[in-house]
Amino acid sequence: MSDKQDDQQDMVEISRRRLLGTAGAAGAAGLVLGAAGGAATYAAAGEPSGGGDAPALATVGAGTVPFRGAHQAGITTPLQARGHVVAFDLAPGAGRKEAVALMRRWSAAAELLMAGRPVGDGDSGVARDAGPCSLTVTFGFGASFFDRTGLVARRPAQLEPLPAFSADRLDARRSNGDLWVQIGADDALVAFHALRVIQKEAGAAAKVRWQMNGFNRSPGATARPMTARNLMGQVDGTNNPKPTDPDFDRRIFVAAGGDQPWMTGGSYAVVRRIRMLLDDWEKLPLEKQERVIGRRKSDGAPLTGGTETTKPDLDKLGSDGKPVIPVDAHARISAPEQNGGAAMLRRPFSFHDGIGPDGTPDAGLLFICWQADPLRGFVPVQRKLDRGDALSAFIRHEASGLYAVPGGPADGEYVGQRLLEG
Ligand SMILES: C=CC1=C(C)c2cc3[nH]c(cc4nc(cc5[nH]c(cc1n2)c(C)c5CCC(=O)O)C(CCC(=O)O)=C4C)c(C)c3C=C
Ligand SMILES: [Fe+2]
Repeated sequence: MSDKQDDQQDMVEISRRRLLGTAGAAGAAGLVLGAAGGAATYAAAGEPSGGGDAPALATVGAGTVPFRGAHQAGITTPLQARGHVVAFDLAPGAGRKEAVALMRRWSAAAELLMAGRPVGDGDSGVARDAGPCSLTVTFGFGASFFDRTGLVARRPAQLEPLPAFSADRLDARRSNGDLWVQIGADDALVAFHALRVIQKEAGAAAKVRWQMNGFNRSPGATARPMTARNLMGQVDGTNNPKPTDPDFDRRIFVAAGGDQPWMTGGSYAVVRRIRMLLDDWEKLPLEKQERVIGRRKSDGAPLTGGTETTKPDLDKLGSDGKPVIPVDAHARISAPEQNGGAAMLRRPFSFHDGIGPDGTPDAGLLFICWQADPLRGFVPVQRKLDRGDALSAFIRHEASGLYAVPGGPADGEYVGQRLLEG
């Protein structure tokens, strides 16, 4: 290793230990604040590591998320600038033995990658010179995995297929899959490198079924920590459950004592590729756009007034006698109080896959949400949205997946070991 590489490795290690200390004190979940949390991590990781001010790019590079813990990384981790999601199907003839070896290989690779280290002698070097950049690699199992591995008795009831919704326009080839991997990082090369490693490590055991790419705002892009915006220009993520909420863990993570003990500390990910009909949306005057959501576009404040964090007054009537937040406003219909308390942690990436022959962008939201039980999270809310959401005219659900994401690995464990060997 050159002196420069040594110095960089030292910087990464020091920042990593400092960040782990912070995470340990606050609890891993304490790091999540949507985009605002991204900036918090940025600042925490950016403390001078060798004295003096570290350059901005090095601070992004130094952000590290622990691989091991009660929960997998990439759930309560602040939104990252770049994301890849990829589903695999086990190869014909591959079963539980091959799945065990695969999860061992993937876990070992993910731990190295997330620490900013190369994987094996043949590492391509794509991420060389960069730090870990808050890389996370998160693994999940689809319902079909349990058939393929003879583990049907351990398939959680929560993996029952999602109901069909009237507005679904789903492409089966880009939906579901035996295994699902979510990769996020604050650098595109680091994220791509991780995706290549995961694909290569799959070897002959599993083949890519579908793969999607996404992005969010880069850490440090705003003058102060702010909630992210989506490709419609809305502030998106405001009313996410907060790790400081007393019922956060209960809503997002599977509690101990359930009928599938291997899922303790795990969560269920619902993934939807939602195309935005941006040409139609952008023609809509601002005032109408705001009524579709029920919040101001400029700062995300509810139409009933205040700031972004003010609670919407769903009962308030305007001078015309009608609710100020319309009855079909997206934020009204999706609110927990309108859905028997159903809540989820939304942690999306935007996507843009080019411009079609008709000139319309193939762009939208890789909507990823996390919950302890989809029947008390995504399903009731989407049922309600499906019936009367003003946003429906401007979006199209094109692909769907539901995955059981086990808890984080303890020391010496690989992800999913309690399922595969328990
Ligand atoms: C079934 C769940 C949901 C889907 C699908 C969904 C799609 C979707 N949402 C936006 C934009 C916004 N959503 C907002 C709030 C919001 N959305 C959901 C659920 C789904 N959204 C929930 C549970 C909430 C929170 C409701 C509340 O508690 O008030 C907002 C408002 C700001 C915020 O709180 O985040 C926006 C904006 C898009 C563009 C979209 C599909 C492309
Ligand atoms: Fe929403």
